[in-house]
Amino acid sequence: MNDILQQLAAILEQRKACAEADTSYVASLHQKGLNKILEKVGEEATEAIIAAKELQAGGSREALVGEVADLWFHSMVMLSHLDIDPDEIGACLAARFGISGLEEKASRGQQGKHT
Ligand SMILES: N=c1c2ncn([C@@H]3O[C@H](COP(=O)(O)OP(=O)(O)OP(=O)(O)O)[C@@H](O)[C@H]3O)c2ncn1[C@@H]1O[C@H](COP(=O)(O)O)[C@@H](O)[C@H]1O
Repeated sequence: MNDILQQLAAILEQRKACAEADTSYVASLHQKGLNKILEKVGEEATEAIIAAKELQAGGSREALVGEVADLWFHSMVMLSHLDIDPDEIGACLAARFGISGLEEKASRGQQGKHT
């Protein structure tokens, strides 16, 4: 999976320098700007939530997989637009790996008590 994400990230970077909004969806998003990209991220997040609820009620797995792919894709366009390498997200997740979310949250509470 990493491989396809890396390949996609490279294409998204190329599209930033490409003026052909008529032939490239990604170039058109970069040209429309951050607000349009954020609108798409929000729209796709909502669609993924709806598809998840529908799957639980007997709907389609494929629909949810497709909506999450749309969400990841538009999130990657957002990162690219803001010059954030997806490897930074990978490094952030790697740094968290193995640290229980519950422990991490409790340690935040402890830090709060000292300040
Ligand atoms: N992975 C994707 C990808 N996933 C989804 N989409 C597009 O995301 C768009 C948004 O989906 P919607 O259902 O919201 O479409 P819509 O209602 O027409 O969108 P709006 O009018 O609301 O903007 C659709 O046009 C999809 O085709 C993608 N478009 C491109 N890619 C990748 O990006 C590469 C570069 O794409 P281009 O820049 O278009 O060449 C492609 O080779 C692909 O690898």
